[in-house]
Amino acid sequence: MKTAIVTGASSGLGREFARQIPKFYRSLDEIWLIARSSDKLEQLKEELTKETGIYCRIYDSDLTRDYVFYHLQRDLEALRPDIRMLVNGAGVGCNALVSQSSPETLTGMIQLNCTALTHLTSLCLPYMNRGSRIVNLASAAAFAPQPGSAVYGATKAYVLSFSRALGQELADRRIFVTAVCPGPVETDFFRTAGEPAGKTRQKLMAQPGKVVRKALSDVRRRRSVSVYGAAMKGARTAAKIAPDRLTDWFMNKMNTRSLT
Ligand SMILES: NC(=O)C1=CN([C@@H]2O[C@H](COP(=O)(O)OP(=O)(O)OC[C@H]3O[C@@H](n4cnc5c(N)ncnc54)[C@H](OP(=O)(O)O)[C@@H]3O)[C@@H](O)[C@H]2O)C=CC1
Ligand SMILES: CC(=O)[C@H](N)C(=O)O
Repeated sequence: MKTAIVTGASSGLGREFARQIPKFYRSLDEIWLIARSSDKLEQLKEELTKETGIYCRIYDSDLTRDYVFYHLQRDLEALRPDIRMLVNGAGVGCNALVSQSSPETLTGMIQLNCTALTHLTSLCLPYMNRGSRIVNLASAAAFAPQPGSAVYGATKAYVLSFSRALGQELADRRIFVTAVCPGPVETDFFRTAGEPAGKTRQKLMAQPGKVVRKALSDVRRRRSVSVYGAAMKGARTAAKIAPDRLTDWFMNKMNTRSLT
């Protein structure tokens, strides 16, 4: 049973992946959709069933709780799917200074963006085969420290580093890993993160459909990192060559203006 698994499928980039994956894999049998909002997942299931005929299995669960992993493990053991693609799309941010954030908010971000992503990847690996893909939503925020959303930036640096290393570990099995690193994308992200995107981000804002199309094209090419747009490609290069002190100063100027 050829299967794709998508977390964060109720909204934004995750939902867009669920919509575009059937064009990438034309012979999929099932898509497993994971997020908390059951109503939005049901809507997506209806849409995908109508348009593609693919069976959608819904897990309306909080990935920061353990039970979803027991539930998934049970289904993986019982159904033994051939997981062709895992998209770790669920993630949250928090635009606030560390000193003004609660410990629960900060550790909750790590729990979802890093721990859950790692847990699900590890659970799925035994069911992945030659040619399977792992797609992890990192961010351009992974390229440099992010004063003003320090923990978010650090979680994304984790995702980028983890993805690149895992890609090397899995090369012999011909399983390919891509870290997707967009700049700002027009989704619910900024509303959930507690602050609207500022002027610079508004100017750079990309559409989720285009970001996912580019990501899937990079996945097809087995690229380890997918960066959407010239501005973010430039940002990546700049972060690699600029001295740390300059990068940190610049990121602080850009990110914390409205927070302090
Ligand atoms: N938008 C942007 O500018 C950028 C986003 N990204 C990354 O892309 C990923 C997707 O973000 P995006 O689509 O923009 O944001 P959205 O807010 O639109 O989507 C976030 C998704 O994560 C799910 N989610 C949140 N918390 C949990 C939880 N505890 N358990 C299960 N699912 C959860 C949400 O579903 P529900 O609420 O139903 O649980 C939703 O489906 C994130 O990892 C983000 O960091 C990277 C770069 C840029
Ligand atoms: C929300 C993001 O991850 C984005 N790269 C940004 O920093 O705006």
